[in-house]
Amino acid sequence: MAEPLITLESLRYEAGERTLIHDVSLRLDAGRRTVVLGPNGAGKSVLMRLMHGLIEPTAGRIVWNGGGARPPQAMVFQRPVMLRRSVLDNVSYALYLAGVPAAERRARAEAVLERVGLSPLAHRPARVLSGGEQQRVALARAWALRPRVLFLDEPTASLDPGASAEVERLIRVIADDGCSIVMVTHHLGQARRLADDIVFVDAGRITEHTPVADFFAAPRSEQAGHYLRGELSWT
Ligand SMILES: Nc1ncnc2c1ncn2[C@@H]1O[C@H](COP(=O)(O)OP(=O)(O)OP(=O)(O)O)[C@@H](O)[C@H]1O
Repeated sequence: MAEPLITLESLRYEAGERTLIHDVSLRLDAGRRTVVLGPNGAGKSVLMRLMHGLIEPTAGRIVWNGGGARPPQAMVFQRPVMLRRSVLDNVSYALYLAGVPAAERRARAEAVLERVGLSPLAHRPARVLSGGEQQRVALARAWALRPRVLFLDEPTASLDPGASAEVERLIRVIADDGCSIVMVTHHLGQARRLADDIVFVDAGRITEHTPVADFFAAPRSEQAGHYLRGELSWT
């Protein structure tokens, strides 16, 4: 039996006069890689920020693990924010913020950089790295927190194909370590390669939640069909 990771119950989010998320219900199971697709402005980022707890829903609720505590989690954005410090210090600082004792931080930061192949860059200033390298540092920094779920908001949107492939490889390593993944992307090839399930968002509503092969063979919702055919759903 699949274990529930997160359950959204009639989740609504309003900003001023606008309802950005309309009473959305969804259950994601633990250990899955879920890719969130949908047109620009559909509400994908808002949905991710609600799930990660960065913003509070106007109505409805989020249930973790079928009714337990919010598990350790992290989020990585399109453009990583690097501190003006070395790569190693960037990771160590995240551990400091997470309350990891000083004696453990360095070894844990070094170990995670080793696992993602970034040890040679450990003492370089993070801000001078390429965009792709910085994104890998951002993923390592998130993974160092030992999250049970990692939220990724268009993590390869500003990267070239080679750097994107590296980031995808890393996401797979993190997922294989037992971390659930929830990722927004506009790259359909990437969605096909990485996802177990697709959640499709349109105009603040989830129109379907479908296993990846079924989604690409024949999406269930009209909106997703339009999107896959490259039509704009709002024209
Ligand atoms: N705090 C806010 N206040 C008002 N409107 C907001 C706020 N945050 C987002 N929006 C609006 O909500 C809608 C959904 O935004 P969101 O960033 O979630 O879209 P998205 O699906 O991630 O789009 P994209 O693919 O372009 O990144 C947009 O119209 C956006 O302008």
